[in-house]
Order: sequence, then C-alpha cells, then structure tokens
Amino acid sequence: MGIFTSNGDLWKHERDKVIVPELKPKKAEGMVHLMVGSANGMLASWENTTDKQGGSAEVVVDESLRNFAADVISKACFGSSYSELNEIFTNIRQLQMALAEQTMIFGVPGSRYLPTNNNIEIWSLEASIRRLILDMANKRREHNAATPEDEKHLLLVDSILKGAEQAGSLISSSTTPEYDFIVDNCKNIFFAGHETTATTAAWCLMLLASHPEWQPRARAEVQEVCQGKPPDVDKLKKLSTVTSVIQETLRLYPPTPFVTREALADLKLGDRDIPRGTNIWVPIALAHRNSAVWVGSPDMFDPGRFVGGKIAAACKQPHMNIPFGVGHRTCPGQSLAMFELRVVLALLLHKFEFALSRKYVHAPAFRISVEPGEGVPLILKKLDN
Ligand code: HEM
Repeated sequence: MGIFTSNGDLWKHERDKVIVPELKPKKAEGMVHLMVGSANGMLASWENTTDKQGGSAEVVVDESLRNFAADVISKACFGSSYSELNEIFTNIRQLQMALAEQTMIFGVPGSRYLPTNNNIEIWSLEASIRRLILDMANKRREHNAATPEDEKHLLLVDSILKGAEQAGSLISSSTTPEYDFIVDNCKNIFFAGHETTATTAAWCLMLLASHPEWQPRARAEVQEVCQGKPPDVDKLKKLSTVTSVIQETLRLYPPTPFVTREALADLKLGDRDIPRGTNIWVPIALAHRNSAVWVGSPDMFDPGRFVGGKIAAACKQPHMNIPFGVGHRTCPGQSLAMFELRVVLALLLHKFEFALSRKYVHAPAFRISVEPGEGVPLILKKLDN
C-alpha cells in the first residue's frame, strides 16, 4: 500500500498530501546542514584510517556511503540518528539482498506464497521491519505529544502518521489499514531515501577514480566556490562541474535501471498497438546509452556533456535522460539526492585525492538498484590543505 506500489486515489493522497510536500526543493535546502554533519563524520573516519597509515590507505567506500545516506534520511525525515534506526536499515538491506536472490520462479503466479527458504527469509525480515517501524512510529507519537506546540519540528514521518489517519476509505479494504499505510510508506522512504543515493555516490567515486583527469577540475571548482569553508546551499548551487560529474554518473549507472507503467487504455506507441492493461517497461539504462540519440560515444564517461546545462547539445532527445524517472511519478526525492551527492563530493575532493584499487572488479549487480557488485575499493590519499 506504500507510494511505490499504490495507484489511483491512494497514490495521489500519498504523493500529493504526504510525501511530496516534505521533499520539495526548499525543504531539501533546509536539510543541507544535516548532510554536511553526516558527511563530515564519514570523512573523519576515512581521515583517521589514512592518518594511521601515513596519509594514504585503501578504503572500501560502499558501506560508509550507505551509512552516511541512511544517517541523512534518519535525521532529516525521521528525527533520529542512523544508530537509533540501525536495525531497520540492516533488515531492509537484508531484505533487498533476499529479494535480489529470487530465482526464475519469481513472477510465476502464487510463487511468493510457497514456503521456500528464500520466501521464509523474506517473510521473517518483513515481520521484523514491520515491528521496528511501528515501534519507531509509537515513539515519534509519544515525542510529539510531549513537545509543546511552538517547539514542534514536524518531519516526513509526521506527515506519514497524519496521512494514515486521513486516508479513511482509501485504505479501508486492509485489515490493519493505518498500520499498513505507516509501515509501507516508511519502508519505501527508508529504502528509496538512502540506497539509490549511496549507490550513485559509489559509482561517482569509481568513475572519478578511474578518470582522474576530472578530479583536479572538480576540486578547483570546490576550492574556488567554498574557499575552505563547509558547503552551504548557495555554494552547492554554484558547483556546476561537480553537478555534471553526478549527472554523467547517473546517465551511465542509473541506480533504477527501468520504470514500469500500465496502459490504462488501448494506445499506440510509435507503430505498435498497446492493448489496455499491458505492463510497459521503460529501460532507463538503455535509453541513456542509445547511440542513436547521444552525441559522441555514449559508453564513455564525459561529464563535459552536461557542463553548463548543455544537455540539448549532447542528446538529440533530451527527454531520454531520465535517471529520476518521468511524468507524474517522477522521483520526489531528487533535490534531496542531488544536494547530498554534491555535499559528499565537495567535502571529499577537498580532503582527498583518490585512485581505484587494483582489487576493484567491475561487476554491476541488480539488487533492486544497480550497484557495484563487488564494492568500490579506493586508495585515498590525504591532501595538505
Ligand atoms: C540518486 C538518487 C535517486 C535516484 C536515481 C532515484 C530514482 C527514482 C526513480 C527512477 C523513480 C521512479 C520514477 C518513475 O516511476 O517515473 C523514483 C521514485 C521515487 N523516489 Fe527516488 N531516486 C533517488 C533518490 C530518492 C530519495 C533521496 C528519495 C526520498 C527521500 C526518493 C523517493 C522516491 C519516491 C517516494 C518515489 C516514488 C514516487 C511515486 O511513485 O510517485 N528517491 N526514484
């Protein structure tokens, strides 16, 4: 029943009344100081590691990036730190891995009800996540009840709690309507809010490490704009080279490689007749590398395509660049994600230069999002600032 899978009036309620108002660009701007705090924590631990090894060390960055993105979502949307919600994230990650392991029978009607080992693991994780989320929601309600009205700082989680109360007949078909609404929407935000961003950051660092010529260009921009100070909203908006590096990463490795739609009426797509009820898969990753529309070599990493917002010159059909999806269901978290990614890159480029370790194995893996399958080990070298 969460926003990801709902349709019609329920989806409209979740999207327009509950989720989107809390993720608008202005709200995301208000979260930048939290992002800087969380990123500084991650970088301090990398700095500690490099200091202990004489200024340079190998670090596998994926897990730290996931913890960083989880910390941001925990604080910005749920009013807790990552350490308080750690168990939820750990369970969600395990659920993601278990779902990614589903075999060929996935999609066969009824197969998800069979007591296979994989299904049993999935059911157990889902039950545990449900319990943890309802527990968190209760604590949040108690916290709000004990906080004077003029001191309340309402967050996305509060919007979900209120949205559950207001959903009324939209969810009455469920046996535990309010609980299902809360659990499913929180679960969607916990997952969507950190996994995709962390994966993009990991791909970004992999690409910058294997195309080191872009590091001094991006670093020079960070130094000019930030002047050694922590990035804020105005500074982040000026980081056009850094932004282009992120856009090019999202083009080459969109963490969500496809989106799906259902034809609500008979329609014609190009010269094909699509009957009502057909599931249509939009292959984002393929569109991003289609040599018929992308100028130059679409398989090559070239952030120059995006520098100065020149996308129209780089792609003959700019609507083919859709890392955040398209149309009414486009990603509502994109401002938050773009700020987060710019914060990580700005702080990291200021502190370190980095190269890809020889241990890196290029193995993109589809685990709900497409992530570096064997992780991204980097050789971090601390810079003298
Ligand atoms: C780099 C990071 C991210 C990428 C690449 C990404 C990508 C996407 C894509 C492709 C969709 C499907 C859109 C469609 O069907 O047209 C989507 C949906 C969604 N995303 Fe993101 N996302 C990111 C970060 C986030 C963050 C940080 C949040 C929340 C904090 C978020 C929340 C959502 C939600 C709630 C939806 C469902 C929207 C709906 O169905 O109406 N995403 N995202």
